[in-house]
Amino acid sequence: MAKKRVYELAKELGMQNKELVDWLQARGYDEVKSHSSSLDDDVAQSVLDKVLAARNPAPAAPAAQGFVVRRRRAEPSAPAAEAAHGEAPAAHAAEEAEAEAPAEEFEAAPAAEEEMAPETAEEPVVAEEPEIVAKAEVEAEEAAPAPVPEAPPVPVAPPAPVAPAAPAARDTRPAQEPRALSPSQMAAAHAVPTPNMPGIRGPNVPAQAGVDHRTLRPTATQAVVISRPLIPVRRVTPPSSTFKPAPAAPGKRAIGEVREFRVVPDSQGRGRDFIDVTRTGAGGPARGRRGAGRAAPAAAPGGIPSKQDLIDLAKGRGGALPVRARKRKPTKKGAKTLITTPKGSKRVIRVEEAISLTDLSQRLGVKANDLIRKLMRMGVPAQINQMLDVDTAQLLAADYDYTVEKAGYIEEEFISAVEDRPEDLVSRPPVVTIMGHVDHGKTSLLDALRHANVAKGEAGGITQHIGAYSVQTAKGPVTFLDTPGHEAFTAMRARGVQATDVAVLVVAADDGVMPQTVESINHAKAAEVPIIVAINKVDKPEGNPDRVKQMLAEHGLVPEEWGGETIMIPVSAKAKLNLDQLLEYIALQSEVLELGANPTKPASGVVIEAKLEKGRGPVATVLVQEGTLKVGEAVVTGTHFGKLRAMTDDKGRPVKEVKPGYPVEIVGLSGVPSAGDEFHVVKDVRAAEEVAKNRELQERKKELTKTSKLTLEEIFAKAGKADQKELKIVLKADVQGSTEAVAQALDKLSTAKVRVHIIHKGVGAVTESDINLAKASGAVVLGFNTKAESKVAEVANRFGIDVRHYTVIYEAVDDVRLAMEGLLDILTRERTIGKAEVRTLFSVPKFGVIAGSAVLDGKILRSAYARVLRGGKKVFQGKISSLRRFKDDVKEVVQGFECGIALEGYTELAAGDIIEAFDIEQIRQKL
Ligand SMILES: Nc1nc2c(ncn2[C@@H]2O[C@H](COP(=O)(O)OP(=O)(O)OP(=O)(O)O)[C@@H](O)[C@H]2O)c(=O)[nH]1
Repeated sequence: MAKKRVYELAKELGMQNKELVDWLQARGYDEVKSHSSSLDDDVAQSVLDKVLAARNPAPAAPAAQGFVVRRRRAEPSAPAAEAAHGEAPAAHAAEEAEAEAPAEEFEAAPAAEEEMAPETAEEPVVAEEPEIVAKAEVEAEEAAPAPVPEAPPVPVAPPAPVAPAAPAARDTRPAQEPRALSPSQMAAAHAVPTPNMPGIRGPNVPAQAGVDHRTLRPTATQAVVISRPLIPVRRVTPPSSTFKPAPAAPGKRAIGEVREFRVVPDSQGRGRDFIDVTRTGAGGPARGRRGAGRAAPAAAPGGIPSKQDLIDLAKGRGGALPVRARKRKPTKKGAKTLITTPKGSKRVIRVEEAISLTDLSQRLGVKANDLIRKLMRMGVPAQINQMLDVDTAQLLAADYDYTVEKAGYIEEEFISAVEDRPEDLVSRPPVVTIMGHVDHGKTSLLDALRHANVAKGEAGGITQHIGAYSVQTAKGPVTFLDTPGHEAFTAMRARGVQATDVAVLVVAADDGVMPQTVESINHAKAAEVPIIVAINKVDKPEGNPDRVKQMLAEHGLVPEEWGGETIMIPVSAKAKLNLDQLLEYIALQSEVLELGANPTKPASGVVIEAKLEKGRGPVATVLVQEGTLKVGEAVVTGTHFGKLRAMTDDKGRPVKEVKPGYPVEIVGLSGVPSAGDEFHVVKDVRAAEEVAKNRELQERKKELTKTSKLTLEEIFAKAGKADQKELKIVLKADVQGSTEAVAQALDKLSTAKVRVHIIHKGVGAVTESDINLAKASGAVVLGFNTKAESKVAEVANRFGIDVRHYTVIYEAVDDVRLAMEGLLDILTRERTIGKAEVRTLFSVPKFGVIAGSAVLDGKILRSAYARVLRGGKKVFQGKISSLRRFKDDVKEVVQGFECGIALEGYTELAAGDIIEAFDIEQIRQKL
C-alpha cells in the first residue's frame, strides 16, 4: 500500500511538522516517531479528514452533544476520587492558564470534540469512577436511539424540558439557536454524579432517593446554579439567542456565563451535590479557582486547532471534553493492583543469538522456575543459567503472549550488498581448479602451463596446500587453483571447487580413476562446475587413455567422441603435449559461461589459504570475486579483521589493487582466517572490528547453547572406552589448510584401543606456550612444515617433551601410528620350552631339595620359569633356582639328559612329578 510521510501530510494541512507529530502521537498513532515516519494512505487520509473537520466544523449535531451520567458500582473514597479527578499539578497549571483565555476562543470546541470522541472511546477505562461520556459514544455503546431531550429515560428531578436543538454541550456560549433554560432545568439536565463530594450542593435540586444514575441523560448546554461552601453562590443568567456574555474580568465570573456542573450523590448517597466542572474539565471540582472556566480548547485563528488544543483534545483534557478514563493512584484501603499489559509492540523480546533463562524469565515477568518446569515438560533438562536459543525462547515466550525476535546487530548494515546492473559488469578471468588423485601430475601440469617450477619445490613432491596462480594465455588471463590430491585434503578440494568456474580433472593415463579422482568428480558435480578432463602422462608407454575414458564413463563422464558431453584431452605435463589445446578448451568453456564482475563496488571474495608468517603476521591468499581490492582498505573475514597493509600477487610482486577474478596475498589481518571464509571490504577498520567481534560473540553464544545432553548410547560408548588409551597431540602447521588436513589424517588413526586427541592445533611455528601446554597435558608436539622458535628446543628438552617436525604428511601419519602402538599394553604369552620328569629327590643343605630329573622333551633352561604337574594338575609355578649336571651349574640341559633341578621357594616335589619349563614372550600390539 502506498504511504505518505508525516511531513507531507503536515504540508498539506499547513501545519508545523512537530505540531502534527505531537497530535498524532497523542492520539495513539504509535507508528509515528518523527515527521519522516510514514502512514498508510488510508490512515493519512483519515488524519487529513479529521484535521480538516476540526478546522471547518460541521454544524454541531445536537444529539451528539449530550452527556450521559454513568455511575460505577464501586465508589472510590474521597481522597481517591480527588486523586482521580485531579490532574497532575502541571495539568492544573495549564488549565489555570487556559482559564484566562477569553471565552470567544472556545468557539471551535464542538468540532474538535466531535473529532475526538471516537478516539477517546477506544481508550480503556481504568478507574472505576463516574464518567461523562459524549452521548454519541453512549449511543454507539448502548445502541440506544439518540436521546430525545424532552424525554430523558430517567430524568433527574426536577424534569428538565430541554430545547430540542440543544447547542453544543460544554460550549460556554450558546450555539446557533439556543433556547433559554431555567437554571434548574439546566442543572437537572446536566447533572452528573460524582461520588462522595460533599459540600457542593445544588440548592434548587432536591435530593431524590432511588434515582438510577446510570440512566441519567442530561441534555445540552445548561445554565447552572453555583453552590459551594467556599465560593459565594452566584446565579447565572440563562443564555439566549441574543445574549453574548461580556468577557469576564480576570478572576471574576461573567454575568450570564454558562457553567457546567456535575451532580454527585450526597454523603448519604441519596441526594445530589453539584460540582462545578467548567474549568477543571469534567473530571473534578473547581476547587476555589478563579476566573472564567474553560469549556473547550481554544481554536486558533482561522479555525485551525492549536497544537496545545490538539494535544488537549487527544488527551481528553479539554474542559468540556468527556473524560473517559482517569488513572487513579491506588488507595491504601482496598487498593487494587492495576495489571498493566504491555502493548503488542512491547511484547517483543529481541534476542541476538541466545538468551539466558534468567534473563528471559525477567523479561517475561515470570519465575525462572516456571520456565524450567516448562522446559522439563518439553523434555529439555534446564538450569537457571541455561542459555536458550531463539527458537526455544520463542516457544516459552509464546505461552505468555510474547514474541521473541532474532534481532540486534545487523551485519548487512556494515557489509553492503550492491546489486549489479548489467552495465556494471566487465569480463573477468575464469577461475579454474586443478583436481585429481595424488601424484597424477596436477602440479606438474599447472607448472607446465605457467612455465614455472612449483612441483620441484614441494615437500615430498606432493601439493600440501592450495596454490593460486594467474596464468596469461593467448586467450587472456586464467586463474588457476592447485588443490592437493592426498586424501587428507578433502576439505581443501571441496573449497577449491566452490570458488571455481571450471574444474580440470587430471587423471594419469597409467593409473586411471582412483579414489580421489572419484571424490573430485563428486565435488565438481556438487558445485555444478563444468569438468574438463586432462588425461596426463600420455607420454608414458604404459599409459592407456582409452582405459581411463572407460573408467570415467563409469562415473558419469562420457567423452564427447563417445557421444557424451565431457571434453577429454590427452596431455603430458612432462612432454608439454597438448597444453595449448587444454588452455583453449578452458577459454572456450569460460566464454560460454560469460563471466563478469563489477569492479567498482567494495571488494569481496574467498580465502583460499592462510598462514602465519614471522615478521609479516597473518598472511592470507584470497581470490577477489567482486569489486576491486585495494591496499589500505578495511577487511573483515570470519572473526578476523584489519586494514590491508600490503598485497602481493602470485609471483611475489607488490600490488596496489586487484581486480575481480585474480588471486592475491594479503597482509594486515588480526588473525589467521580459515580457508574458505568469505572476506568483505567494509567502510573502515572500526566497522570491520565490529563485525568481527560480533561474529566472535555469536560463535561463543552458540557454543554456550550447545547442551551437553548425554544419551544412554553415549554413556555406554564412554563406558566401553574406559580403557581406551589416548595420544595427545599439539599440532602446528604452516598454513591453516595443512593444519586441518593433518589433523584429519591423524584423527583417522584413532581405534578402539587408542585415540588421537589433538588438544590444540594452530598455524605458525612451535612456540614455548605449545611446549607448556604439552607438558601440562602430557602431549607430544607435532610441527608440520614449521620450525620451532629458537628457545623452544631447549625448553622442550628441559621438560622432556617430544617435539617432532615433518614436511611430508605420510611420515607424520606413520610416526603417530607407531607412537599410538607404543601406548598399547604389551601382551605376554607363556611358551613351553621343555619337560622333565622327577625320578628321585635328594636334599642338599645349600640348595634345599634337588629333583633328580630326566629331560623328556625340549630343554630346561636355568633362567626359565617352571610349573610342577602332578597327576596332570599344576601344583606349583615359579622360577628355577638351580640347574646342575653332576656338580656343575649349567645354563641348559637338553632332551635325553639327566639333571638336578631346584625350584625357588618349593621343596614338596615328589618322584613322578613333571617339571614343565617355559619362558614368557612379550608381544607388541598393533593398532
Ligand atoms: N611421465 C610423466 N610423468 C609425469 C607427468 N606429469 C607429472 N609426472 C610425474 O608425476 C609425479 C607427480 O607429479 P605431481 O605434479 O607432483 O603430481 P600431483 O598430482 O601434483 O601430486 P599431489 O600434489 O601430491 O597431489 C612427479 O614425479 C612428476 O614428475 C607426465 O606428464 N609424464
